[in-house]
Amino acid sequence: MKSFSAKNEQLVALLSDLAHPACEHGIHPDWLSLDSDTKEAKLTFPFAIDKPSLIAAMDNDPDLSAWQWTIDCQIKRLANSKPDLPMKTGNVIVVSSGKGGVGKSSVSVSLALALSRMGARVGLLDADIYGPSIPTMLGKPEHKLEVKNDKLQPIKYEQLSANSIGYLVDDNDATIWRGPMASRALQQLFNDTDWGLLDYLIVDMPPGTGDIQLTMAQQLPVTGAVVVTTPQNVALKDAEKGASMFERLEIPLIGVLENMSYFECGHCGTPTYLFGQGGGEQLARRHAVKTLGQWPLTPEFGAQLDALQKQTTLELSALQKQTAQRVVAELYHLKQQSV
Ligand SMILES: Nc1ncnc2c1ncn2[C@@H]1O[C@H](COP(=O)(O)OP(=O)(O)OP(=O)(O)O)[C@@H](O)[C@H]1O
Repeated sequence: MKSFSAKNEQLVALLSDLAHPACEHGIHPDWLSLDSDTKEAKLTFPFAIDKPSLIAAMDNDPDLSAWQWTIDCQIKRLANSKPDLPMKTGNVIVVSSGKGGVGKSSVSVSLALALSRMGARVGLLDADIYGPSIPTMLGKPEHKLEVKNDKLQPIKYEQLSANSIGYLVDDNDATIWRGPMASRALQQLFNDTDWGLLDYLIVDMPPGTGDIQLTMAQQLPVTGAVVVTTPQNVALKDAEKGASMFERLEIPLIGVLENMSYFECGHCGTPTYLFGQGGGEQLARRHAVKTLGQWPLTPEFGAQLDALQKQTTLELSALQKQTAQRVVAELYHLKQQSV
């Protein structure tokens, strides 16, 4: 393909202005190549990309839609917190919360699935020793782990590979574990699972900021962390500790995700802010990071995850897909800044 820089600049500017989470930090000119004669253009992102929503955004712009677009990605392996470890599991994103019950596991499943449906190779590691809920959420609560060629075989949901600490031990045993036991189990899941080649590994961490969480976060080669909170003061106070923990560990905080932000009336669509408003945004501002999304309290979403074994497909909302897009775009941008 030929490349014409004058056109490039104009298209880069138009693309950078698009209202799409992949474009929030602008488009790098190197991502674009085009052929002015045939009006063909190719855009290659260094992170997973939600093509349908990007094409829909481009279709609204007459100058962009005059071109015939190919959208692609070559997902970049970004530096992690342990430069001495091989990066066989791709970019490791830990999902953490200061307190339990705020929807951390639901967020982990949604992010992993959204990225996997974008075409990325994604693993989901359930490290929540206090309540491993991913087996239930993916509809495989009674599964027995298989070992092939000395490797634990992950369970599959669509193209997503997942493994859970819940498959290694009985829930009741794990809750009385101390730090070293928990991190040994985490190491085993991380190292001995047959993940194959991954672009992203999403890790559902145990809630809290104690010894166990700290040790676990230190053991993994983490690329970035997402902190999940609800808007209540009690949750925000604990989320604050979570954000500070990652800062102390020098693990980049990708942003804050506020879950159960509001309840939307099923009849008129009016949002009701049941637990206060703006807390997640304030937390994000205090730590100079993005608010990755504000997800409503949606009974259907909770019900889907609680009873997935009876369903065939987990439906993700546009908001959830946007958040997943923002997470990977933001992670890439953060890492570029720190180089
Ligand atoms: N936005 C939402 N709307 C409706 N229900 C939700 C939402 N987010 C989570 N839930 C439901 O809330 C419950 C707790 O969610 P989840 O298990 O994801 O939280 P958690 O923070 O991982 O909890 P734990 O710390 O106990 O593991 C689940 O039943 C889940 O289906």
